[in-house]
Amino acid sequence: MANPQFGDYQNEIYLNGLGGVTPALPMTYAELEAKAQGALPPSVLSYVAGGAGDEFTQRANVRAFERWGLYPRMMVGAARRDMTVDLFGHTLPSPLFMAPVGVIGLCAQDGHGDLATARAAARTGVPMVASTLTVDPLEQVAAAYGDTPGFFQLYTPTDRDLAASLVHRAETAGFKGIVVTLDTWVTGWRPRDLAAGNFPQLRGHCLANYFTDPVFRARLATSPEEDPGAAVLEWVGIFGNPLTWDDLPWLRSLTDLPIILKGLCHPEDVRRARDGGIDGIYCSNHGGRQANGGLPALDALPAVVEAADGLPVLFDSGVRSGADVIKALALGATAVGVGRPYAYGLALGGTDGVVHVLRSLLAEADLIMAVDGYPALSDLTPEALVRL
Ligand SMILES: Cc1cc2nc3c(=O)[nH]c(=O)nc-3n(C[C@H](O)[C@H](O)[C@H](O)COP(=O)(O)O)c2cc1C
Ligand SMILES: O=C(O)C(=O)c1ccccc1
Repeated sequence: MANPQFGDYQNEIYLNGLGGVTPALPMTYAELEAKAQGALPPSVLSYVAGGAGDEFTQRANVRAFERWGLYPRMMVGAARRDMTVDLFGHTLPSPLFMAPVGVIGLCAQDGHGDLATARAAARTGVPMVASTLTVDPLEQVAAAYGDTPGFFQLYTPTDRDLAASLVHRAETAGFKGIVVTLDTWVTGWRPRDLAAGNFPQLRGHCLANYFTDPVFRARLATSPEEDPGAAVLEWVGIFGNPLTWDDLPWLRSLTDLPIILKGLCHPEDVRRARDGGIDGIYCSNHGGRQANGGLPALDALPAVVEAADGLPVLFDSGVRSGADVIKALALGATAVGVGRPYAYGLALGGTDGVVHVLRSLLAEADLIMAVDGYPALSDLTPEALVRL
């Protein structure tokens, strides 16, 4: 069909139903999450599903969306909707993206979930932000993106040469931007993982980008293949760099690709990033995994957008439905990310599972734009929302 709309996924599902075929994967987030609990090994599940402290912030991220309602508008001519968005010079079919999920590699049944997710990005046009912590090296992830632009998330190591090497490799592999995550130079207090005494990276998982890196390898007396334990210990020593604003000029000097700072929730931090020549702001509290501080990321979004003063603002934390995507857009996000939802889709159905989750989110968002009368993303403004 020419000019397909994301809502067409609904027709497809009902038509299949006429032929006696119902969706292989859950249609609600609650069921997706519950079924994934049965599919994932307990050690991976606790890492993915868990958060910081008693997970108040994680729940608050989700609940924050329930405090906003969208005004329905009638007779505006919403028969066709346009969800295309320009991001760092790329025209994307929708403002949805996949947030970096470090252990996504382990969520697939074949243990290569980064590649399976990259294939879902290729099939849907929904960009994937690849974590530094992948099972397969970033070059292989980038090669699976097809025509969909991909972004590389950098955990800045304390070794500056290693940071430069990772960024250089990402540029060469064809990534279109570098997302620098600022809120995870130290791991938050995570009771579920603590109870199981389990942290996947310490068991050598998802460290391929380090183990294949010439700068990292040069730091080791023996190769990671010969002595993986020593390589993991070396990783522990260099993983987290407690960056300060004084490091911003150095970060900026690493690449001409767009740099996006992830984990900004305070408007003053946004202004500093902007003044330092950063290209994009990523408002997130890491899905409530890092600090149990209470502030839902959505509640930080409006002031972040104001301080960003026209810079693109990416948002994630707590997005579970197409309605949530619409609300974050109305509060000023340029693009909206999901984390756990696609990890659960992957766990249940591989690439097809991720595609199903993304298409469902987009179909619901598109149909809300149709039913509530907001045919263009530019129609989604704070005035479209009521605080409940
Ligand atoms: C299992 C897991 C691993 C994550 N790993 C990373 C990571 O490597 N880098 C990063 O910047 N964020 C990471 N995040 C945070 C996500 O990018 C995102 O901020 C968060 O998942 C959004 O919240 P949501 O899960 O409620 O959608 C991870 C999240 C999860 C659930
Ligand atoms: O688990 C995470 O959310 C995450 O991003 C991470 C990555 C490496 C070390 C600690 C946490």
